[in-house]
Amino acid sequence: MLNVGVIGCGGMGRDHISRLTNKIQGAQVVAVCDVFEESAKKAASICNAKVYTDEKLLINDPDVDAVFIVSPGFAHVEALLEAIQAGKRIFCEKPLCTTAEDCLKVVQAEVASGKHLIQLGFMRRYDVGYAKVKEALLSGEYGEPLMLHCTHRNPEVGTNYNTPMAVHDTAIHEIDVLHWLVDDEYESAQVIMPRVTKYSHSELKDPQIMLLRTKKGVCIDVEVFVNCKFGYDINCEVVCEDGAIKMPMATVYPTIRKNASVSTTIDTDCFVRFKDAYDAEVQAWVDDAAKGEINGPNAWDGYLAAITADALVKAQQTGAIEKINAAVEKPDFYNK
Ligand SMILES: NC(=O)C1=CN([C@@H]2O[C@H](COP(=O)(O)OP(=O)(O)OC[C@H]3O[C@@H](n4cnc5c(N)ncnc54)[C@H](O)[C@@H]3O)[C@@H](O)[C@H]2O)C=CC1
Ligand SMILES: O=C1[C@@H](O)[C@H](O)[C@@H](O)[C@H](O)[C@H]1O
Repeated sequence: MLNVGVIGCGGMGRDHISRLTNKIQGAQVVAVCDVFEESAKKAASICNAKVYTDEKLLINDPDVDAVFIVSPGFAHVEALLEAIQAGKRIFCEKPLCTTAEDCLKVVQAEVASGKHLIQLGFMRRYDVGYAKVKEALLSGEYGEPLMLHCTHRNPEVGTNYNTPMAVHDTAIHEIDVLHWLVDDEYESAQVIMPRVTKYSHSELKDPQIMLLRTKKGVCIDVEVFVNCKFGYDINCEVVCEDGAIKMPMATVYPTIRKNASVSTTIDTDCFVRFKDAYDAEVQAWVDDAAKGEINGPNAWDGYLAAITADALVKAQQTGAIEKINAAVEKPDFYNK
């Protein structure tokens, strides 16, 4: 049994605690931590675990075999470095860190430890819809991918959500999954700012159109619209030389005809849209731990996503096409 300590007991933290407690085989939550004791106590009631308000104490608790980091992105770097030093296995929610510089520190610390410790919560790689698109691309039947048209729409976000978060909190999912899908690397990034919705505020430009070009010349557009109001709407279409592949939804809803209209359901949040993907990524992490392996998205994937995110955040300010370059070569450690 893998004894897990969870850091961060907000919406996603509680979702993962319920999953680890009620669905996942081979793991149990033995400790939870939140800077707000009340939040930690509320989460502990789901799983009957020890309560901490200091993440360092949880990480170094000898009863904790593995650390699950679900604090906000800006807080990940400290927890990651502490957990690597303690030699604990780690599942870290996206983003690895909010800057490429911090991601590199984490990569270098993991390499120096000599052990693969980190799996990153890029759960879209485990989603049935993206998997079907990848399968179609790998079949070779449709030729090479040329263009991708994607949307990442959320019904609404909190008032503390700002313009850069559209990249490192939201589009970070597309940044990871799309280059994985077409098996390519990013070369440049640009952001176009349309008219701002009346539902936004002074610190958030919403919506945004993010443009990415890969090294092989694939052009990708991602509409990020986090106050779209109508639902949680994730779409992806890959246009290839001999056909176009549109991602199916994980849940198929019926089409209803009533009162002279036709309608179908759209999910309203990621917890429903990606629930099977979250279950699959966490079960894989637990199964790999039993074999002493890490096979999911790793810290290097987190670093690659972060250099792309940094270029997009710069492009939000400059409006120019920004180059994407890694500061270091991929360490051999991540080829194993
Ligand atoms: N994969 C996915 O689709 C999703 C991933 N996430 C990720 O999960 C993480 C958490 O997101 P939410 O739960 O939505 O945020 P949240 O703000 O609801 O919760 C974060 C919690 O962490 C606590 N916290 C902050 N710093 C801490 C520290 N140093 N030690 C212990 N607790 C600390 C806060 O008090 C809060 O209770 C983020 O990295 C976010 O990007 C969130 C939603 C979906
Ligand atoms: O990761 C997530 C949130 O943190 C983020 O805020 C949302 O925009 C994403 O849709 C969701 O998947």
